[in-house]
Amino acid sequence: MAEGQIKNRVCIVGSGNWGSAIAKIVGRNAARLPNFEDRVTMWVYEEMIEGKKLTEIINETHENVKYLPGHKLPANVVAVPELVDAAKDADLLIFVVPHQFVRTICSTLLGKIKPTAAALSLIKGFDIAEGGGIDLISHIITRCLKIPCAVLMGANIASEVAEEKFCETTIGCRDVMLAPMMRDIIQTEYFRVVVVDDEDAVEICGALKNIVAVGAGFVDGLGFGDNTKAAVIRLGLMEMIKFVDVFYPGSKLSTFFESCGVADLITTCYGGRNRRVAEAFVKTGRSIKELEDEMLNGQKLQGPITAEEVNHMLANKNMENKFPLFTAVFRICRGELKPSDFIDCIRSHPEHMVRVA
Ligand SMILES: NC(=O)C1=CN([C@@H]2O[C@H](COP(=O)(O)OP(=O)(O)OC[C@H]3O[C@@H](n4cnc5c(N)ncnc54)[C@H](O)[C@@H]3O)[C@@H](O)[C@H]2O)C=CC1
Ligand SMILES: O=C(CO)COP(=O)(O)O
Repeated sequence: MAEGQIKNRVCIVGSGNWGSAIAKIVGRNAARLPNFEDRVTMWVYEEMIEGKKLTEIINETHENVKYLPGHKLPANVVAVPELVDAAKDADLLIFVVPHQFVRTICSTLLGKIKPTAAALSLIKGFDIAEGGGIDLISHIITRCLKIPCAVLMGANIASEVAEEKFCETTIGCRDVMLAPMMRDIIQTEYFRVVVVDDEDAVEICGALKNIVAVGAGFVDGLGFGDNTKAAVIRLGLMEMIKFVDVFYPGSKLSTFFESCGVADLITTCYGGRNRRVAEAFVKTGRSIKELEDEMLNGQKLQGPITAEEVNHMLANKNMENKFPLFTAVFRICRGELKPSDFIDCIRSHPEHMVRVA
């Protein structure tokens, strides 16, 4: 990061629904804070909208008409179609793309960014690692680009954040020098930040809650009520805690009570895209991919692929039966189980036990 009087330059890598909502906040904060350069670059995966480039539309109208229509971005946020042009001078790279695109983006940026840069990942998801495991997205960024990467996860449905409705978020950042700068570029009156040092658990919460949200959509589609959904949320939370306990020992239980944990589970299981598409999947019997394309106008679902990534690891370690909810979501998305089997899964969940000594 730039030190002393030098102003930090920020690049937002991504411009989808959440990328655009966070650009509104980051743009305003960069313009107001003395230690940041006003101009914020935003990498836009170029596409044509009614015969015109999306980058040109954003730079002329200051609105991402496809992914966040109806909200003005600050004029100091500049849309850039070339990834390397957008990122090469940045001191802070804010990664906010659907997680399936991260590896390609990192290989494009390899050797083309400032070696002193730092990253903040807002990406919820995992990737498949060699040897049958999974990789955290922040670890991929750090390994590939050789820069530190903090994470931001929370109960943050993008449209509500863009409307400036109050919410909280969690930054996981172990580096005490970087933490205040990460908080300052993100925090506003309506978007309150808590920074914790439990980086991995924060990120894992953000990824796993999308699997639980798919399960919440299944029970909505099956016509069950709020009590059933609360059971899905609770059992999902227990599997999330167990997952961190088993695969990332040393993480803190308190992290699950931050915005990235219980709060994000609740908001996503009621208001998120994963829930909505999973409900339609049950009601229509059509494929998730078809519904994603039809219902989300280019936005991308993270839950079904995250369920696949997690299952890849669980199956390899012969641990599918220890995480029955995650496993059932994966199998239902693949058509190996019926949506109604999800109820049997939660009915016979191993959490239902006698707890008295
Ligand atoms: N939307 C939301 O409410 C929230 C999303 N997130 C997370 O933020 C991350 C990004 O999500 P969104 O900004 O909502 O994205 P999105 O779901 O709106 O995805 C669309 C974006 O992907 C881009 N894209 C399409 N094909 C591409 C390709 N081949 N290579 C690179 N980019 C491509 C599109 O240009 C567009 O910018 C995800 O991990 C998501 O889970 C986190 C909190 C809230
Ligand atoms: O992560 C989110 C809210 O915090 C958004 O969830 P969806 O991707 O399900 O909309």
